[in-house]
Amino acid sequence: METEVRTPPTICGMGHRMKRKEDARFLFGKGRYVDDIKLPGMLYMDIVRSPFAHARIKSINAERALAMDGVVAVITGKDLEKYNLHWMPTLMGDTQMVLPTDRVMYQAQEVAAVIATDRYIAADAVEAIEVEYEPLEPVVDPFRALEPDAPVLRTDKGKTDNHIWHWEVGDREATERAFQEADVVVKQQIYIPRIHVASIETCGCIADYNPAEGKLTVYMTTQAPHVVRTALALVAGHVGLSEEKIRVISPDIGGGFGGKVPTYPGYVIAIAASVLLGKPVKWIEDRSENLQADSFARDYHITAELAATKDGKITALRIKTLADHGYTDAAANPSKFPAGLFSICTGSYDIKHAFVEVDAVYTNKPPGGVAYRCSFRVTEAVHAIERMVDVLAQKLGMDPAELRFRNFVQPDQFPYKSALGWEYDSGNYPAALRKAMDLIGYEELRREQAERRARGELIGIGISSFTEIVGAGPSRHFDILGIKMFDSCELRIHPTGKAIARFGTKSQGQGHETTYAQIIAEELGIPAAHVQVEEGDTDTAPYGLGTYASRSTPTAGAAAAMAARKVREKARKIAAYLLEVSEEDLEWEPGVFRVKGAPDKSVTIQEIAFAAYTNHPPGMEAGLEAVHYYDPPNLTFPFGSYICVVDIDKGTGQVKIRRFVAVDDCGHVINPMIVEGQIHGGLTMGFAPAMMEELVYDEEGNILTGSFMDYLLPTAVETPRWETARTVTPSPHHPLGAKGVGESATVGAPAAIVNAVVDALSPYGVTHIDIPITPYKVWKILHEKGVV
Ligand code: PCD
Ligand SMILES: [Cu+]
Repeated sequence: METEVRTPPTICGMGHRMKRKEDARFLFGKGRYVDDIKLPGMLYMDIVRSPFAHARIKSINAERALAMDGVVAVITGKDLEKYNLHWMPTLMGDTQMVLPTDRVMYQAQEVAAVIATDRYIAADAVEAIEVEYEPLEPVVDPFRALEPDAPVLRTDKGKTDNHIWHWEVGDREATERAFQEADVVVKQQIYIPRIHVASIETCGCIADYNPAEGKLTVYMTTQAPHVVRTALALVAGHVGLSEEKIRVISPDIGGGFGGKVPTYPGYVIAIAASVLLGKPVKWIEDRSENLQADSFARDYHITAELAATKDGKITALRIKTLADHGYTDAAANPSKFPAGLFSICTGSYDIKHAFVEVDAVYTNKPPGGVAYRCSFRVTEAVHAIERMVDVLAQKLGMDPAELRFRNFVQPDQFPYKSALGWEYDSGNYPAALRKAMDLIGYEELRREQAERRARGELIGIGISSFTEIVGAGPSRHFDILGIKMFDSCELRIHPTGKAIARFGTKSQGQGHETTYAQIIAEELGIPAAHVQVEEGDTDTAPYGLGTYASRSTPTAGAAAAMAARKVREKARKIAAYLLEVSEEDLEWEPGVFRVKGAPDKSVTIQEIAFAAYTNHPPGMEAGLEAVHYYDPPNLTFPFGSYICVVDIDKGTGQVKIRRFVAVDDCGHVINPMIVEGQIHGGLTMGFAPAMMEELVYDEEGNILTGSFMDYLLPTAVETPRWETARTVTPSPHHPLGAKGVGESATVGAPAAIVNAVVDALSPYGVTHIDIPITPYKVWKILHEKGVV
């Protein structure tokens, strides 16, 4: 099944490969990012950061800095303390320092801020500030953090240990029993390392407080502008910042990937500085600050077990995880889900019994737990289950594809209720895997592998058949700081039949200006080229929760369709009036109402729009517009099957990805070209942590990968050529049958790569390798296992 294309290219509704409207601006260098904005009298901020992972601050001496020409102010925790702004709440109900008054908790933590007339002066003044520290014993290893004699980090909260929370889901006893009765049990430790999103644009803001109006405008790199406005009003209401006086503008954003969901201390300091000084203050992170201090992702230490019958029917899953959260729980999750949606870990398989528990601990590392292209711990879940299925296949001596087919949730089981409580909306897992196998020539590859193995060559084939869970709400389960997770569209049709649509989401490169216009074109027949899309200004956009967790299509995209349908209903009334027939006598085709049986009697949507302002039916309100707040009845569950083929160089341990086939299913597709782009980008962001990315700390808590010299990112040179394909299984509850897709590939790819590498090395007794799979790691294994 393919997405049906119902509109001609002149209208460009769903299914058209429309070029992105926003790209003209980007390609001409006319994008408007926060750092492009310069306001009159603007001051610049730079930040003093801690060299220690754990230390007491004995003194801060800013005298030399303050004496420098152009330095306007130095702000410390003690200054903020006067206004009770030295701490701020995190999304998970923990507390985070804006600036410390007493102790620093990780290397590169903010210690003080300089405000100056020039960015360079600010940087020089940072060097001139003398901070005296008394180093304290750091807690770096999360397992060490739980030992009884480990230093307690959050004494400020009255804590007596470093344990943050315990979370569990599933039936512990039934799972236990299934394990006791199992023919086969496999167990594996899996570490999913700390990584960082590394968007092209770092974080930053301009805080512009206007003392005359008492109004604060913040230009900010945020994925969720409305939430920031409300949160600011809640934490700074006591200093006069009430919500109608706050305007958050998220201009063009150079990549978000989850890293621009949290509120970083730098934003709050810049806002405080602007309010205190009555001038605009700009703060833009540099690359090292972004890498060293911004929210991390992953860092899950997983112990996973599968129970199965000897013919390969999986009967139970058990997972125990230790989550390293850094010094505060600043994860970006919906409030009720401390471990995000990790409980999607039964994956694409019909597993009757499952039990999962996660414990979170404090360490002397930066906080975070953001959803690096993953809707809240789904990558961790997928990696665990997709690795475990291969571990089991290896133990049973069974082909991993065969084992998957035997355990897939079957197409007729949807809506499928998982053992851990989710209701999967739709899926056809066997079809996606079969398609991927056909595309790559699976059976032939296995034959080739056997021959080459006989010659001692290392070739591996890895599969990942993942299920994603994206599109939060529904609001009965999902909220952020108590704000329900719906999303919105406000649609206004102008007299000449053109439109403006505003949304509560915020594109960071995804192409919303194009795809939302296509949705409205699909529903109203107004050409997508005539629909202007706006997001990211809280003074004009309807309230929404923002863009992350691949939620824009499932929520705001649905809202666009619903708002357009409301407009169409009013348009129908106007059409009936204009054609002097009753509404029931009208037929709709995109852009035109026709009289049934008299097809030459018709009015176009443009004529109707004009009439709405010039000749509307007596008794009807003028105008043609609608607002819709869409609260999805369920999440959407996109899925896919990826197959990766690798060749390993025995001499160097270098893994070469020979082929990678990705079959994705996100239901109906709005713009196939954008979806392909999303998959290509997503695969590359799955390849990156699988092969290169990792934030590494030494035992003192010093970051060893604090620059791109050590924190490796793939360039076009290392990135394999992706082969993509699609199946289409519509979501039954989404008005367009669409599911989110932005994160699928990042979630699904790493396991396919690791499974391929392990497959290549399995004849030598290798059952698992933790990511990133560096040449050195492989080289060491080759030597340890006596392969070379
Ligand atoms: N079916 C379908 C689906 C979808 N689509 C398309 O595609 C895109 C995407 O979507 P989605 O899935 O809904 O999502 P969104 O919400 O919009 O977005 C978000 C995502 O997105 C992705 N992608 C991207 N891209 C770019 N360029 N940039 C960026 O930044 C980014 N990021 C990433 C991430 S990470 Mo998170 O935040 O971690 O949570 S989440 C995420 C858009 O445009 C849309 O419209 C279509 O067409 N169809
Ligand atoms: Cu950032």
